[in-house]
Amino acid sequence: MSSSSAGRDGFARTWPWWVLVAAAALFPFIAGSDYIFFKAGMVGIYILVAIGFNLLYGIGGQVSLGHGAILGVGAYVTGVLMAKYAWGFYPAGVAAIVAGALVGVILGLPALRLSTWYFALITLGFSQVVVGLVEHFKDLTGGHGGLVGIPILLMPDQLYVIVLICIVAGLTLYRTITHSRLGRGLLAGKEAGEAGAISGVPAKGLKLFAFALSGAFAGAGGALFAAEQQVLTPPQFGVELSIFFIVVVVAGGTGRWLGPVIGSLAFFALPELLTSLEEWRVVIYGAALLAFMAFAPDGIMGAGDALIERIRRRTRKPRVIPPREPVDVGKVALPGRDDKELQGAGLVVDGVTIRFGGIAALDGASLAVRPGGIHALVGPNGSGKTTLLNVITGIYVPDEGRVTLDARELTGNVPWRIARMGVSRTFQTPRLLKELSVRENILLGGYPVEHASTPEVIARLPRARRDAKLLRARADALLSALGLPIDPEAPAGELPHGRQRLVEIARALMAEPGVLLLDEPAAGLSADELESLDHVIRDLSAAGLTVLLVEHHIGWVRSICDSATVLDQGRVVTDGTPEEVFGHARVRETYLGVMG
Ligand SMILES: Nc1ncnc2c1ncn2[C@@H]1O[C@H](COP(=O)(O)OP(=O)(O)OP(=O)(O)O)[C@@H](O)[C@H]1O
Repeated sequence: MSSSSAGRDGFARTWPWWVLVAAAALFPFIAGSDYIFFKAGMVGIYILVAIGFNLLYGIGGQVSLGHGAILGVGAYVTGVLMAKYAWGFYPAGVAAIVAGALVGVILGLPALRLSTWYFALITLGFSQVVVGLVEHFKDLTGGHGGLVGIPILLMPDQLYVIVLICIVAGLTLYRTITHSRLGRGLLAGKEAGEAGAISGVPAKGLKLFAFALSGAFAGAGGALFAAEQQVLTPPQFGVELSIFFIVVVVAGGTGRWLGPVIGSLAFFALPELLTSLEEWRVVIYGAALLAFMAFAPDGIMGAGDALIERIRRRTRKPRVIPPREPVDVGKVALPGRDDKELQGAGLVVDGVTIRFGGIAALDGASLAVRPGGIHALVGPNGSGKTTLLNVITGIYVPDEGRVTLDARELTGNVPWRIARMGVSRTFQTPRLLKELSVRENILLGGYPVEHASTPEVIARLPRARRDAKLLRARADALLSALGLPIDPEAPAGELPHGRQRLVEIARALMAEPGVLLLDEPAAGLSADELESLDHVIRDLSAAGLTVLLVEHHIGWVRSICDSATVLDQGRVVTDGTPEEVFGHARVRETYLGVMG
């Protein structure tokens, strides 16, 4: 969703595109001929499938070369049911949608294990399999000769209206998803490395959901295709069609709400206008794909929006956000916490060893952080500090040793489960979804505490809307509590580095964690940002949050921590109170000069 943030995709900014799309949608009614309705219906069907594909590719980052084949599955399911079993169009359409979703999930299973491009190859193979199956079961499908006898139940203008309704429903669904935890979670998996997992996002389940949904879109497109064409042959659903969906999504603007509509209109209009180019279609697609990826990665909409933005910037005054009075962040972040919870066992790392290629990055490392304590983890570069955070959060599985939080074993769980067990963290380099707004980035951290189920979110039922409202208020309150002038609507990537760090902390606090792991939070902060950070950590600790702090800024960390551990080459050199640790002869001699 390079830009599905409310700001960029909102009506206020995209209205010129909507005018264009509305004019295109109305054109067949003005022209009034069956031929135009038929052609426009076909464009609409491709738009519908491309909207689903945009969800999978633009938001989820999955490259599928099998969507043309899923459309084929939907078309054949509808065609066979109508021609051979005398089903009506609507029940056959529902069957096609279900079949598309199922095939989508089956197609998606290898994506859970394979890298993007290996997976793309598998989907290519899938296209061939579908064609092979259609030819094999020729009694049912008509094989190479084609499936005929699909009854004409709807006239081109009626079908066109149905297609338009489906597109509006598809765009609404796309919008709902991208502005919910589902869209944020999908995008995090695509763009922010482990940030989604450590925010409690179950990436695999979400990927399958995206495959199912985009498969359902393709199935629906297939049903409409069968009703429009009435004759189905395998070559209609070859790889060329799948490539078409990639091209139109990239050309329109990957991850943009209207991207597939604009891209499909452009690519359908072009060969229609220049009929002599018809046989060059594949070449045109390939060249266009390369050209867009190289020179206009945000597609036609991205280029148009950039132009509009340049004009706007000349006239617009920047939004000024006044600095806020800092408030007690602990009260905002952990409103329900009381002293009883401070009686837990805190965070315990016990004898953790992990080797990479035979070299131990951690060698029997242990530490304990009391509940509500601020513990510093220091040591020279490469001593294993970040590796230890990765072990605690489940990104790495240790060869030996275990980690517990309040006596509950964390080791052996996957990162998103560990996040849900109360572990939150930030990264050495902030991992934010740069084109999403600051608010949406913070909301990502609220993923585990939303109560509404996926169907409730999709249907925007009251519980989902209530959740969204509460979390939005919490995100704004957390941002405000940081005391810095940060605009919640601003794209996170436009913030200075130091502020991105604080936004990441706000994200980490959304789910009311039990322990917060901070990886070099003071690096690159200005004096006022460091002051904010200092007050944030002290407030959180006072409210009962356990904090583990990896830091090179020894002067500051010494003043804020109440216990510390020094690591060197994966081993603990010493631990204890700050006075003991930073007064330790070896630490003073060997490290303070380096680190201080
Ligand atoms: N995935 C990995 N594969 C191979 N080696 C790794 C991996 N992760 C960490 N290491 C190695 O483990 C050692 C410890 O690295 P780590 O990043 O934990 O150090 P650090 O103390 O956090 O350093 P810095 O202060 O520079 O961030 C390094 O030698 C690093 O190269």
